[in-house]
Amino acid sequence: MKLRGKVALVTGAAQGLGRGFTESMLQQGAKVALLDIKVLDGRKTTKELGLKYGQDKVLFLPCDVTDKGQMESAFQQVLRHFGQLDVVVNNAGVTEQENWELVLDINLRSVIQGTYLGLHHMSRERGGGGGLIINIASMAGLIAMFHGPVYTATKHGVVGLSRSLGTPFHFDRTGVRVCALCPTMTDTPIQPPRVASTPEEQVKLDAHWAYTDSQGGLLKVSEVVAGFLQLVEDDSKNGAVMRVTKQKGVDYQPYGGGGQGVPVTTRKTRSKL
Ligand SMILES: NC(=O)c1ccc[n+]([C@@H]2O[C@H](COP(=O)([O-])OP(=O)(O)OC[C@H]3O[C@@H](n4cnc5c(N)ncnc54)[C@H](O)[C@@H]3O)[C@@H](O)[C@H]2O)c1
Ligand SMILES: CCCCC[C@H](O)/C=C/C=C\C=C\C=C\[C@@H](O)[C@@H](O)CCCC(=O)O
Repeated sequence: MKLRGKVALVTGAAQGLGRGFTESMLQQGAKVALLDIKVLDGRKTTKELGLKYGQDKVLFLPCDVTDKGQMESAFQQVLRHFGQLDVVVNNAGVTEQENWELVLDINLRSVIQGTYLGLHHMSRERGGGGGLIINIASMAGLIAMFHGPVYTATKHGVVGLSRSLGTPFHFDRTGVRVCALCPTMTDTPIQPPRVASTPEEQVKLDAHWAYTDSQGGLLKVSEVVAGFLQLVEDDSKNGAVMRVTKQKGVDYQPYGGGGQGVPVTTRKTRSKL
């Protein structure tokens, strides 16, 4: 998909990878709606990006992705404000924590919600123009992150959702590509400190950092963003599961279909992608 003139919606866009994805699409000439639960940070990021790329290119919408009503309202506001929607990036996520139900709600249920809202508003069979949905999973969606069982479960779910909806059965009706992006540990605020306040916490942090260091350390946001843009621009990728790791850079999870997804469609379609 060429991004110039397109409209994207990014959840969790106030910081970290979401901010990186947002800025990369603005650089390519897209307009972007930034959704985040952090209102002050979201407004600050949106102001900064507006000064750099044009106030008319950005829109900040305070939104808790776990709130169905807020998500539905946000999608409708984006369509009212920009007049169209072409790309949805379900990025908002949290790491393992005591409240595992919240991890499940944010990392999986809300991604399913955002994916279905994207299909609802972009699908050709509903009069939309087709489009692209990129769900931000993790390498924890492909292997067992031992120190994050629920996080691992949610990210495996995001991969499965994206692969299922990224098949010709759906694309032939919707014209919407659906892919998953699986980075390994990346240098963003999601990363925990190296020093804990209790011995029990220190054990968990030591495990996390020992594992991270064993995998070559943290990726830069820019390394993940480079993979993201490649996935956006490659219209042949549907149901694809892109990996970004220190060891191998950007590649695709090999499945029966070659890991680069199945053929986008089984019939010729005029694509606006
Ligand atoms: N950083 C990594 O090591 C890494 C690696 C692989 C995948 N990921 C995934 O990338 C995505 C972004 O993570 P990040 O590293 O940029 O983290 P981050 O904490 O820097 O950013 C996450 C953003 O999501 C927002 N958010 C959290 N809960 C929300 C909610 N309920 N509603 C709306 N917004 C909400 C936060 O306010 C924040 O702005 C997550 O899905 C994460 O699981 C991160
Ligand atoms: C505080 C937690 C933040 C979570 C960050 C992230 O989402 C978690 C990632 C979990 C696991 C990462 C695994 C990385 C593996 C690669 O470095 C490499 O080992 C994979 C090789 C894949 C292959 O060759 O098949």
